[in-house]
Amino acid sequence: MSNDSVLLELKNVSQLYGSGEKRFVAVDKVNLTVREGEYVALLGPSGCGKSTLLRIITGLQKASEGDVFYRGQRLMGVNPYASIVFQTFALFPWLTVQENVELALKARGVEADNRRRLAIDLIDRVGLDGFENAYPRELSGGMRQKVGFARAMAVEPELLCLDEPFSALDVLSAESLRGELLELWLSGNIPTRAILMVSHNIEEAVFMADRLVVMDKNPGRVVADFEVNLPHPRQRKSPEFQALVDRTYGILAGQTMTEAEELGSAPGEPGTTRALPEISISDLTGMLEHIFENHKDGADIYRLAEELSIDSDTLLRLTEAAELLRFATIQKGDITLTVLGETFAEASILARKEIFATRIRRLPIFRWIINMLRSAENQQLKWNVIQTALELEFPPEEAEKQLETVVNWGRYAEVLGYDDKSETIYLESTPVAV
Ligand SMILES: Nc1ncnc2c1ncn2[C@@H]1O[C@H](COP(=O)(O)OP(=O)(O)OP(=O)(O)O)[C@@H](O)[C@H]1O
Repeated sequence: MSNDSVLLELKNVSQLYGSGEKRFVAVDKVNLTVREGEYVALLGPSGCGKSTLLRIITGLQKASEGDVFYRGQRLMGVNPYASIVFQTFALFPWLTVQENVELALKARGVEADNRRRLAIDLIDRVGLDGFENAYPRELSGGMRQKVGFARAMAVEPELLCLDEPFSALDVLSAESLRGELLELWLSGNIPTRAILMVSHNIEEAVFMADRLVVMDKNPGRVVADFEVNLPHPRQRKSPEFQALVDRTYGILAGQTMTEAEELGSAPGEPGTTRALPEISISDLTGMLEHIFENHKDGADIYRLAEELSIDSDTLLRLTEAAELLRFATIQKGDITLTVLGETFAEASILARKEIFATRIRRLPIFRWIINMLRSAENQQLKWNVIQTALELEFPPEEAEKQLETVVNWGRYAEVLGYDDKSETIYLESTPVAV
């Protein structure tokens, strides 16, 4: 393909947040090219920097490092060729559907008569004919998101950026809107030359996109970039479709790493501290029991999402936790329980807590917190003291979430305790001094 068809090019784009010791790399040297005619889906776990990249591409944010080119020109400020549809509809409630769409045209300096004509045409094209004078509150979520699409398309963007546009909708509305967007895109009746869609949903990405770019986090980086060579309309149940979904799950869930890599280092020590996946222990035990009872020889991870009725993001966090605790191994999109995992799945509640306690004591972040508490007076510390210490390793919001996860896991295993009133974390077996 010639270079003429390149619309967007990111070269070594990095984003750092915070400052001083709290500085952290959210996006690390990302290279990405989007060409005319491509529908690219950007997938990855929460916090890998997908939204950050979209903001950089649309020019709402300047990258800390690296270059962004659009049609060969370095991007300065807002990207006039791109527009974005957000997860939540972001419509002005006091304006009608038509006025909401016209506003985007007004911002581009289109004069009133033309504005009206173009807005009516766009509203018609997204299937909202007859709702021009309705207010957002009178519309369903799916219809509101259609207005979001009409508004984004009003500026005739060459590059349409979608930030999880279907994830706030109910299942049926999401499915019908996906179909409508695909129809618009494939018909070539819109001036959009390329679509870049952030998604959490692997099936959705394989259903819609021509190319999948998979990211990982800590730091956010691209780990896979491959084409979806399936003709439209795609059949979700076809073996080719499922094989691609499976492969993508395999990449996102990663492969079991060596134990040292897997566990990372303790906060404050050289190396990366591995963030614990945010999961609920009952979801984890539920998944382990399900695999134990139904998939002795290993389970296809993508099938588990369906069987357990959970979304892929939650499932990937659960498989990550199972792997981190050595309850399971993951390979090529399959998860298999280890002997320890099987023992855990079969054990009584008390025995489970003991197994869990032995496992978490091996995790550097627990070793660190236990050592800190041991050397503290009365073996207890205020929540915010520990959080501040964790902020040396994680950004503040993340540090708080990590500490919540550590305390949840620690309480389940009866290794840690938390006193709500005094906001104190303590080593279990040591009652809080009053
Ligand atoms: N303005 C900011 N200041 C500090 N940290 C930020 C800021 N914006 C994002 N981050 C952090 O940067 C990392 C990447 O965030 P981003 O929202 O881009 O990820 P994401 O992949 O879109 O996540 P999600 O799927 O949960 O929306 C996260 O750790 C987040 O906490």
